[in-house]
This record gives sequence, C-alpha cells and structure tokens, in this order.
Amino acid sequence: MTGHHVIVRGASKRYGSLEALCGIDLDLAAGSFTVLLGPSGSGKSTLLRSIAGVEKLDGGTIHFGPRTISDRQTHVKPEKRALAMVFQDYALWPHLTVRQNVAYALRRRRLGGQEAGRRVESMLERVGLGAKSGSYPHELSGGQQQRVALARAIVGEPELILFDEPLSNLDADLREHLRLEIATLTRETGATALYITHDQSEAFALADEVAILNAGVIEQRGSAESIFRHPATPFVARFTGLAGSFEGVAVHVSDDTAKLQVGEHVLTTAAGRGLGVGDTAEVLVRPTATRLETVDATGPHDGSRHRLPSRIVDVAYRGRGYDHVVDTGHGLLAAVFDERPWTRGAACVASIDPAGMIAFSANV
Ligand SMILES: Nc1ncnc2c1ncn2[C@@H]1O[C@H](COP(=O)(O)OP(=O)(O)OP(=O)(O)O)[C@@H](O)[C@H]1O
Repeated sequence: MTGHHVIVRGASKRYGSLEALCGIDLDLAAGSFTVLLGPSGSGKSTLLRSIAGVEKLDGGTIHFGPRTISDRQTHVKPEKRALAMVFQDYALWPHLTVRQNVAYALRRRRLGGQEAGRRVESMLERVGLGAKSGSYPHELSGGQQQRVALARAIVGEPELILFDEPLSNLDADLREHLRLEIATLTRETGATALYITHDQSEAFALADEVAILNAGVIEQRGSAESIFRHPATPFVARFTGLAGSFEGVAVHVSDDTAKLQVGEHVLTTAAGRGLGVGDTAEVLVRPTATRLETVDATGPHDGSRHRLPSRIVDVAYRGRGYDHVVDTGHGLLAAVFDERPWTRGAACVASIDPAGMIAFSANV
C-alpha cells in the first residue's frame, strides 16, 4: 500500500483577530514521515486538525493526490479521508476492552468476523499486548494505552496517520521505546505520516522531513541534518538547539561565510541569509561545535577552530559526561560537553568549530 500524497496550498485559519495559519504550503510525499515542529501556539494542531477535517480552513486547499479534500466549496468529512489519528491522551473507549478498541477501527471494513479477529490479535501481538487483549484501558499503563491507540490506528490500513504529540504524557524511557515503535510500525504500513511535536530531538529522530512552524508560518523544511547544519532563520537555529550566542559586527561576507568582529576576536562563521558587511549581527553557536581545552594546552591545536579564553561557570552531570556553562567574556555558552567535570571558576578555553556557528543580521 502507498499512502496519500498530501498537498496543502495557502492554508489559512483565523480565530477572531488571531491568524493561526498564515498561508501554509506543505507537501507530504506518499509514504513519507513528516514532523511538524514548533513551539506551543505556533499552529501545529490547527494544521493537523485541518488535514484531519475536524477543523475547516478559512482559505487555501488540501488535496490527497488528485482528490480535493478541502477548498472553498469542498469539505470532505474526516471519516471519508482514509486517515487515522493518534492523540496525546490516547482517546480509547473506556467501556471497551483492548481487543474491542482495536476492532472498532475495522467496523467500516467488510471483513468477516474471523478475519477481523485475526487482524486485531496479530496487531496486538505486534505491539506487545497480545496478553492484554481482554483488559480495559484503565487497567493499562499510559505506555500500554498508547500502544493500543497505535494498534487501532494501524489495523485499518489507513493511507494517512496523524500523530498529535503522542508521547508527551509518557516518561523519558518509555518515550524512547515507543518512538521507535511508532517509526518502525508506521513505515511498515507504507502510510503517509504527519507527526506534531514541540520536542526537537523527537522530531529529528523520527522524521524523513521536518517542517518548522513559527506563528502560523513554516520557516524551514528539509531533512533534520540540513536544518541543523543550515538553519534558515535565527528562530530555526534557536529552536533546534543552541549553546549560546555572541554579538558582533560583520567585517567580511562572502557567499556563505562571514567574518565577525566579536570583541578582540575575528570569528569565521556561516553567513545567514541577508547578512551584509557592517551589520551588527548575532553569532549563534551549536552545542555540538563546542569543546573545552586547557589554557596552557601544549601539543598541536586544530588551527581551524576558534579558541576563546573563558571561565567555567557551572557544571552538570549528564550520565554520559558533564555539561558546562562557560563564560567567554562575550556571552555564556551552555551545554559544553566534556567526559570529565571541570571545576567551577577554572580558567579554560572554549574551542569552537566554525562549521557550527552561523551569523544573522540583528535586523532580520
Ligand atoms: N478553537 C480556538 N479558538 C480560539 N483560538 C484558538 C483555537 N484553537 C487554537 N487557537 C489559537 O490558535 C493558535 C494556534 O493554536 P494551536 O493549538 O494550533 O497551536 P499548537 O502549536 O498546536 O500549540 P500546542 O503545542 O500548545 O498545542 C494559538 O494561539 C491558539 O491559542
């Protein structure tokens, strides 16, 4: 089975004076897994609900392949869109058993009782709940309930699965497990998937494509890697993880690199869109670009890295090692990782890979 190719064009939605969606274009390739990532209130649920059909757009169109799903005249009902949803709060029927909850998704299919029963049992086995098929939702943990919801979504072989922050009510360990199950099972079905979250690491782990939403506008779309390496806007850079930032002045800009005067340092960075010579700019630093070195380190230095004399402000144990907050004299860098802990107040060098820095004009 191949899923719907979903095409959204110029989607807009207002709530009174608030523009929740400001003319959104979005393509979900058939069978792809797209994550819509954005902060609270950015419009993720509104877009998801519009694609589901429980919300009506004010303007714009939605097509599933050649089929018009939503435009000025058309509004196909949710149950006619061949889609399934998985919600944050599981949304299971409390008075139905696990088996009945999953079977409910097959009620419109003309399947014989035996065939339906076989599919339900096999799907419950697949999500590790074969032994719980006679239990009621209140007898299950949150993670088990979400597995039932996942089984219910998949068993009907929908062409599109919409995930509305399905892991937000679960603890960290379980999130990781269930995230993997969602990724694997969804891809196995061949359905197209749209998943919304405000959690960057979840988005990057799951997605073939990430779309970053801010105040009703998609600021960037692409693979997790391309977004992380080449954030299109300061918002995208911030939302996808920063150690910190410096203020500087652009003294040289070529196509995609710039030199920034930051205090006594001249830093080479990637150049954000619209940066010009003489601009006051913000230099944004990815945590992965930073590491700590000793002040008197002898031996070869990697000449391509910037070395800023700094001081350790704080240290936090993170299991794999330690995250440090470092004062560079031009701004703080947080989440500077080292396998060993450095002493608070100690002098150090913040060593930064220019490939993990990008400068945007302060006027953007
Ligand atoms: N039914 C409604 N009536 C009025 N305003 C609404 C309604 N639904 C959403 N909004 C507003 O529209 C904006 C977008 O909301 P939406 O729920 O789509 O954002 P979100 O990114 O999904 O946020 P969250 O992650 O908190 O769910 C918000 O400012 C919200 O307050």
